[in-house]
Amino acid sequence: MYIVTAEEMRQLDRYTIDKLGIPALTLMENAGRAVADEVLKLCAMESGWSHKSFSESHVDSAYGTERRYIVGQDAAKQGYDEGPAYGEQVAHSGPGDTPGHGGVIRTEPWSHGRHAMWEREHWYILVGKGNNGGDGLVAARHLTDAGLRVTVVYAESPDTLRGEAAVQRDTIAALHIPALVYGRDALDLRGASGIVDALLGTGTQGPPREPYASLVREANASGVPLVSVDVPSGLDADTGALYEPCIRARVTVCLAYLKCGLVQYPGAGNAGDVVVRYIGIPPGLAREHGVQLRLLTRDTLREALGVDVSRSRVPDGHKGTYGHVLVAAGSLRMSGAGLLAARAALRIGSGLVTWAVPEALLPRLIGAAPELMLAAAAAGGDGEWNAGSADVLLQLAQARDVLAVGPGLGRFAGDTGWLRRLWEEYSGPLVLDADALNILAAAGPELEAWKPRGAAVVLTPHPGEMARLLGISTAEVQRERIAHARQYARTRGVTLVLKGARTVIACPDGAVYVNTTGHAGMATGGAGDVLTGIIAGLLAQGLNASQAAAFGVYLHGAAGETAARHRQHAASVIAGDIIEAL
Ligand SMILES: NC(=O)C1=CN([C@@H]2O[C@H](COP(=O)(O)OP(=O)(O)OC[C@H]3O[C@@H](n4cnc5c(N)ncnc54)[C@H](O)[C@@H]3O)[C@@H](O)[C@H]2O)[C@H](O)CC1
Ligand SMILES: [K+]
Repeated sequence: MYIVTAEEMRQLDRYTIDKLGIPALTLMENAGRAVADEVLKLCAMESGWSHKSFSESHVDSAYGTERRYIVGQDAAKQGYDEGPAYGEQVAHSGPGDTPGHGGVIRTEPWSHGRHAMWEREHWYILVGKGNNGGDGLVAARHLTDAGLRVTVVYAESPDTLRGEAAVQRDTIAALHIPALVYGRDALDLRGASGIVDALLGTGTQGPPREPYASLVREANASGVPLVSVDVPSGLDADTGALYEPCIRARVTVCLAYLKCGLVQYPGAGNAGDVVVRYIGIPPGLAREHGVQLRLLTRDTLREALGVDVSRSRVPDGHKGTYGHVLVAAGSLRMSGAGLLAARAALRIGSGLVTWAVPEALLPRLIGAAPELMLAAAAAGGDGEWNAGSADVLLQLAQARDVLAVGPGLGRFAGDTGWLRRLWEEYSGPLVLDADALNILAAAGPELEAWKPRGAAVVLTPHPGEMARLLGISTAEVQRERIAHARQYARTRGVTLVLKGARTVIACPDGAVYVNTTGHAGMATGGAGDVLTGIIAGLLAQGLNASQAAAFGVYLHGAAGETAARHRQHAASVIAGDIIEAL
């Protein structure tokens, strides 16, 4: 599923209208109809009438606090059941239930007049003066037709509406759908059953100005469910930053393609459940226009990245078939970090894993994980890494398929030159995490002189490490995670995994993926070390860097979800649980 910026959406919109000849009014009609549809689903769910058509396609929520469903063009493949449960099955057209004799006649809310259930609902539709407002007016019409009580609230004088939105305004008037103007007429949103937020969409520039700001505050204070059209009003659709104020939606009905701001925090937190609805813009258009940002789903893994998500193994495979990982990680006080990375590399299916540690630690680690091979790498008695270990590591690495460096490594004299040798002299794929990233950051401009690598590099920074790599603050990284990750991966020719809620995977060719698996319970010591081991293990099994990074992040999050179910609470998940759940 593609994710677009406001500008990309405008281009695709314009192309659809100007080049494909699909009228803007048609798109607006489909958009408003989709919004009305989702409002009815929400009403049905809130009243407990039927859950059948409201199955959550993406994740189940047993493990945590976040309930979300993201559906769209690949919804059917994700098992989303778009049944007619909030309509009615009225009759059989054939003689009884006998198979092969006629079929069932089903209706939807719009085809059988007013339904008692909907008449109890009173929804307010908050309408801005742009096309987002136009979508809201179409929804107002369809909800009226379905039998709901609807009141349109114009943020500004209806005379300010233009183009297709003005057409909708006139239709609303012709149908005598009740409408009032904010600031002119009395309004109390607290009595509503729900509110549609069609104030500001992708045309938003900066924080909501008056009267929009006051309306947003009143809607948030009303305590009733809010359904946002396209994006919550007050959200930066490109970055996910929240302006003051910003709508806190229960559901966001996102039109045509996912918007960047809905998949990154803090925006994702205000969007509620996000439903992506088709409005007539061809799904393939984003790819044809060079959009390179996607949501990381099983379909994306299979179709965009060519990953065998079943992780099938050849029947006559042997341990050599599945690769040999060398993990250089762990020191006296942080040996656990190395153990977690090495065990994760095994659990993800590597044929063999060798864990290289400072020599003094080795006797104490014998038997810690009998499946691992141990190697002494840094001579000297203190259990710390030293620059002299590069020769031994390079020798060990020669016979291994991938080298993962960093978890629990610590810093030591000469570490920049040490990492540079691994970077330049090891010819296989390299995964750098934790202190290895801090060494890179400390190298600064000197990095430019390092020989370009023939084989892949995967970097897995958390936002603090990313900030050090870029020489900016963590807050700045978080404000534009996608842009920073993409820029770094492109200019440095590496695959970059920017960790944190909704991890971003950026590839050297500009492709970027946003993960949705995982939960806040995975913010626990060692979880990152596990990810390093997973990605290294997948590289050893022959996946390329983009595949290993994306699939690794996806599986890591999914395993975290499984672990939370086993523990019965997300907060109790520890890193070792994630390994066991793989
Ligand atoms: N995806 C599609 O192809 C379709 C999208 N539709 C909907 O159209 C909006 C985008 O519409 P647009 O008219 O470009 O912008 P907005 O409705 O978001 O409103 C902009 C409107 O508001 C003023 N404004 C901008 N920023 C502010 C602010 N901070 N405070 C107050 N006022 C502001 C600005 O001057 C404009 O007049 C998209 O989101 C979809 O909902 C189509 O309907 C169907 C096709
Ligand atoms: K909106």
